[in-house]
Amino acid sequence: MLREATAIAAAAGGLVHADARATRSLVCKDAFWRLPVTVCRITQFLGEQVSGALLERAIAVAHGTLSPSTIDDNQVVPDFRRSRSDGHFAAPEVLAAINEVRPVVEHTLGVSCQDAEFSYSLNVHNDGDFYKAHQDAGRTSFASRRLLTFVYYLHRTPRPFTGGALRMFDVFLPLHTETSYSWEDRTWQDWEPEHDSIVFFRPTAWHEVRPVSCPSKQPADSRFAINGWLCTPDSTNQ
Ligand SMILES: O=C(O)CCC(=O)C(=O)O
Ligand SMILES: [Fe+2]
Repeated sequence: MLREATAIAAAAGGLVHADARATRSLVCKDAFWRLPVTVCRITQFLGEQVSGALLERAIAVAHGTLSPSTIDDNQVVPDFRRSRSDGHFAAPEVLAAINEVRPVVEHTLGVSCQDAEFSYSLNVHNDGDFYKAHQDAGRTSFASRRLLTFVYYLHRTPRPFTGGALRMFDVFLPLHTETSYSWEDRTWQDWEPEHDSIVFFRPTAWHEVRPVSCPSKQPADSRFAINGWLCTPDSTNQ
């Protein structure tokens, strides 16, 4: 369960159940707590010239060999994630700009990334590609080192694809612990993958990439994202 969710459950649940002991709870059994997840989004992040040059580099890479994107322990699971990636793409200008805004982003999201290290790749979505709902933090030892997620978007203008929104799911919790619920009951907010914009969020947040429709199917017309994390240093390397 999400860390935020647990905290909210403790606060909300505590209130409701304390009340319920004294009198009968007035809060309906089917009441749900829905809390939008904080996303820090910056548009026109690097400016026309720098983002344009970066896009040209990304397009050149997309014309070459990219690997199928993986999940967790480097598995390719095309029903869950369909896109292609380059783990060696260098984007020092993005990292330097992120470092400039880091203090305010960390403050806004309530995380501390002192001594954290960057880990990132270039991810390319073309026609029919998607990434189903997931958290970035979690199951593998590497994923559990992630403190902050960032995604920087690039595409040609006018945008040569439709879809591909970043869908951020609200924290979603029944106020009564015994209430059952299903994934379909969740609500969300969609964020456009606008050229030269960047988003930051906590790796515990549930999110997905909506399916992309790119009629030309040309590599240059893809949805490009430089996607990565600030991670706690790997203690096994020291
Ligand atoms: O491209 C995006 O908008 C998000 C990608 C993502 O969630 C990931 O690579 O973990
Ligand atoms: Fe993700």
